[in-house]
Amino acid sequence: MSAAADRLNLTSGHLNAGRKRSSSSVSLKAAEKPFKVTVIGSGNWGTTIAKVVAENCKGYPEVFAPIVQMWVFEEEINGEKLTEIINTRHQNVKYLPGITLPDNLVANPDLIDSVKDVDIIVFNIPHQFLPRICSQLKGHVDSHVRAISCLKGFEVGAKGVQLLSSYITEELGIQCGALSGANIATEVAQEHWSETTVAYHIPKDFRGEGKDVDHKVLKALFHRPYFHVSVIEDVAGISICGALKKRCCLRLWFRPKGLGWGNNASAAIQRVGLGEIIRFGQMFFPESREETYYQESAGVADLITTCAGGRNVKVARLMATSGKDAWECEKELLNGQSAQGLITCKEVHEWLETCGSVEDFPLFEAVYQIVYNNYPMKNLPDMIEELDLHED
Ligand SMILES: NC(=O)c1ccc[n+]([C@@H]2O[C@H](COP(=O)([O-])OP(=O)(O)OC[C@H]3O[C@@H](n4cnc5c(N)ncnc54)[C@H](O)[C@@H]3O)[C@@H](O)[C@H]2O)c1
Ligand SMILES: O=P(O)(O)OC[C@H](O)CO
Repeated sequence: MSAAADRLNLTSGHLNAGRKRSSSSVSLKAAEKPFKVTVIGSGNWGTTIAKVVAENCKGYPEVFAPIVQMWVFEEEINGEKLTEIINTRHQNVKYLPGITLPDNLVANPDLIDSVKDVDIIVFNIPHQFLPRICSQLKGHVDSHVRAISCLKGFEVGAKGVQLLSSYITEELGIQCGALSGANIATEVAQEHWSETTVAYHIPKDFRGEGKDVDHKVLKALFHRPYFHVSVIEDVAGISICGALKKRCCLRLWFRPKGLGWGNNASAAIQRVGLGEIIRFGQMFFPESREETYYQESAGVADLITTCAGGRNVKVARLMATSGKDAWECEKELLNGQSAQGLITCKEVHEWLETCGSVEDFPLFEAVYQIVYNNYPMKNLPDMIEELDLHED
């Protein structure tokens, strides 16, 4: 292949150097052996990202193998296996109904088989299932494999609070970045324009352009005309935003409306929440960059969209109006999907307690007390105020 012919132009998007956007096309070297991609997870976001990835793998056969495997936690829907439905009717009728999936996306119920000979794994499951998935994958994933985590959450355990990408790296010995943004799955699935942020560090054992995953390959894998991707280095920054925005402040954010309060109250809670997210990053992940919170889709933009229309907000609204507990509301509204804010809220509280830092995060703490100890929602302003006074 000639030097000119073995490079592809990605004209629809722009790689970022820091935040400097380039309007010129990006030249991508054809892969020596097209990268084989597997998506682990087939929920609302898992299926959406699998659609995006499968479209691009079909579109760039010089870079990616055309067939994309999607590992599916098998279940029966009206007597039919979900994998069979996806592979024959090309729809995930339970988690992403009404969206036609590309025919090169193959649902596979066998986790180990789905990662056979794979080069890139895209993790996309509710974070509470990650430890079990990783323990099953151990010994079945070669160290040359690269990964991207689309999960939003933390792993909190004996080692403290850990980014999920770091957890994957530690458990499986593979380099892992993250994808996070203002991305309500159904909007992306319907191809309504959205932005996202991918963060990835090129590892020391990088094998070279055309042989290994770099920022251009990731841009080609995730960028669509309706899904614009910015690729940066700050894995910690985008992961912290994704984990904390909905978990700890978003759920409350809608509550003011449930209580009959207005936009001013909602804005106040978002403002305090963003401050606490940044403080959390500075305290526990000093490598994260403050500008990521303001400038990237994964930062304040995700906070805004999640507060406006995410699943955690829907659960919060029902809690506020019905008086039912969070888990009842999740079950009633989400048909098997997960409002992970409930879990992260507790995990973060326990971590802050261990560190003696609860009082530095009055809003996070107020959310925890409301969800887990039935503190009245209407006391929120005072709870924040009281804790602020404590600080003084
Ligand atoms: N849905 C969104 O709009 C959205 C957008 C951006 C990021 N995210 C993040 O993406 C990640 C995945 O979310 P999602 O929306 O795809 O999932 P989801 O909330 O739709 O969860 C359902 C998924 O969990 C699976 N599941 C159930 N029990 C399981 C088990 N025991 N083991 C393994 N899997 C099991 C189901 O099969 C299904 O695939 C989460 O971290 C979420 O925060 C979601
Ligand atoms: O529906 P939620 O609350 O899980 O949020 C969805 C996404 O994270 C929005 O970016």
